[in-house]
Amino acid sequence: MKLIYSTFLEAKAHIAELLPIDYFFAKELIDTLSIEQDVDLCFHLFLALNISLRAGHTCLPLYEIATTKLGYQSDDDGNEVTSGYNFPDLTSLTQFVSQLKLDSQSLKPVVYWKGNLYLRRYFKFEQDLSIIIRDKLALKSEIDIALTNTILSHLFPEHFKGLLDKEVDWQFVAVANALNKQFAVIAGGPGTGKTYTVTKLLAAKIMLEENNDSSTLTEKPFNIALVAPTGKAAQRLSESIANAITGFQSDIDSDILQQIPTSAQTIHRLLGVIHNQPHFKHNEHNLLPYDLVLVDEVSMVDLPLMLRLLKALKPECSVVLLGDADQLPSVSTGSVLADIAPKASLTYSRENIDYLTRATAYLACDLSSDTSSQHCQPLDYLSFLKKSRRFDGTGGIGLLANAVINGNEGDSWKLLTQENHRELNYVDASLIDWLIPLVNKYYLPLAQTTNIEQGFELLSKFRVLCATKSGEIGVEALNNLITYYVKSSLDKQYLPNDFDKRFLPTDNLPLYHGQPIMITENNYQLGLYNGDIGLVWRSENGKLLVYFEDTQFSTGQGLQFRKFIPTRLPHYDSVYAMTIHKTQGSEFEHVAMVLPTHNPLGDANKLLSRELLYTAITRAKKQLTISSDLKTWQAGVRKKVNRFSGLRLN
Ligand SMILES: Nc1ncnc2c1ncn2[C@@H]1O[C@H](COP(=O)(O)OP(=O)(O)OP(=O)(O)O)[C@@H](O)[C@H]1O
Repeated sequence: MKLIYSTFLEAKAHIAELLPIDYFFAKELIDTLSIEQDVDLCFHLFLALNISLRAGHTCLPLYEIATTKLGYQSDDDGNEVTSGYNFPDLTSLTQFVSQLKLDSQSLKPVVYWKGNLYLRRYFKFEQDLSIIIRDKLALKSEIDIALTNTILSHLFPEHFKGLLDKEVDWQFVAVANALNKQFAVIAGGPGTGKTYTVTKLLAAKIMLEENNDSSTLTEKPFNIALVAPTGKAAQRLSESIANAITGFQSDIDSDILQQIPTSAQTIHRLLGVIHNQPHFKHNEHNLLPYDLVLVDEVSMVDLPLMLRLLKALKPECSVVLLGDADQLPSVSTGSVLADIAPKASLTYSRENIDYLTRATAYLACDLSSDTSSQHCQPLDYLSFLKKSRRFDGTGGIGLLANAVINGNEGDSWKLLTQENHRELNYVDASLIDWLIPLVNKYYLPLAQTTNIEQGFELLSKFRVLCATKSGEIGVEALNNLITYYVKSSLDKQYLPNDFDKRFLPTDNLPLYHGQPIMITENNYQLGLYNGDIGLVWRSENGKLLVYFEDTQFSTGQGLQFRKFIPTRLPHYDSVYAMTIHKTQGSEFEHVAMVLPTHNPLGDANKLLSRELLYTAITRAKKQLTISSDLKTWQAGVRKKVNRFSGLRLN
């Protein structure tokens, strides 16, 4: 077998953005599969497959590459930089791949299935996950409608007193819909009441269980676990559930509310990380003891982790997933939430509609009003919440988020730059001119308080968000700039108005009281993980320590902290600015999003997408400041993240 390229460098000269891993992966597969014919086509197919996996897709659909030029690149004047490789049309590609006999039974390292090319490992992840979910969906317990009505009337009394709004209350429907299922997804944008709704669902499940004879006999408590993909998201889930419980105290029996846990943990912690091992303590051979597991911020959960979690649960354990499918998909492989909660598909089976009409007393026509999607397969486990309880529909943040996620370049730009929405602030000035006043307002006071609880409260008020880590408008540069400015201000050193220390490393600057830092690598011994945020704080004996909120023990007992000597910490950086990816699962009162200047070939610009902008916009609760030029904004809103996957549950 002879390859078209004899070295990686030769391949790279033809295929833009090729990495050594793509080249050696494809070469290895050609050898393993003993490909003798059409070696060039096969080699480029495997290159494309690895490039696709690197981008977070779980597979490579052949229709995506048919008649395209893999790795072609031209410069600004249209001159060819790399010639690329021409893939044939779909029919020829399909014929070629079919004769390789890569079917799922063949045990070859590559699988061809329903038009998609997979690495066997990812094919298996998708298949195993869909089998577990389908098994849960098939476990339908015969539900007692009279009991369901009693429970729902307790939780939603207004709907049973003839005060029914004309409009369907989708929170009510979501609770009813998840109540008779072992697997449910409640999807919705920020502030649509997902946590509020799921707290009622947990109460309903507990009430249902208490009325179940067999459980009363054994008096076994209904064991619920609350999890989220990151420590911050787990902390927010704990707080939101605790708030919801407080709000329900006059409506729901206290013995029911007491059974709802208020302390969430990360999925990793639930599964039990084993130091230096890729496996978790809990798996299919050592199942977790829960009756219900609630997972929040599911858009951030990658395919392998979701599978590991579901594999570690008892077959009869209920799973409820919450999330916003419009947000960025996981940083790793897959887009589980977007795959199983496609917006276009809100239709229910006749059987489910029948159940819902009996459970809620709504009319079937109200529950299946989404006639535009009649051609879609029903997804009974799915509920969508659309009405934002946080943004009233007239506030700038909600309007902008909607315009962006719907791809309205013009409307969103107009909203931002021309209409005077009190929550939105478009800045056209130089970075220093608009950023430093915000640093003075939000970050300097951090160094002026001595109360650590107040310190963390101040820190949650504001964050600068960037698209990338590196570059002129990247996290590293802005963190350096702000760190130098804050340190100089605290030391009362004069800085000229046009100072710009963006590219000076801050490693040599001593730490100072009130400096926020983020851990950038996992340290299992210390229990500190990539993304954990701490505050450098002067302790009572005058020494600088770094404080982290203890999310495990904070709820209900006031904030608790873990303290570390700075020299013991794993690698960390300042965290005045963060990438948008890293802020998923967090919210701030005021967010300043700084986008890079327009450059179609720049790394930062390539990362931009409407999901990235939407995620950044929806991190802001009250105020949003945006610095961007028109072309960058338009390019971002135009581009939609499309993760290829074969995960379908209908
Ligand atoms: N039906 C309702 N009636 C009154 N208040 C509600 C209702 N639904 C939600 N809320 C309130 O709206 C706010 C947002 O709700 P919640 O936190 O449940 O939304 P969410 O979708 O989980 O938000 P996010 O995930 O973006 O934090 C909360 O203060 C909650 O108490």
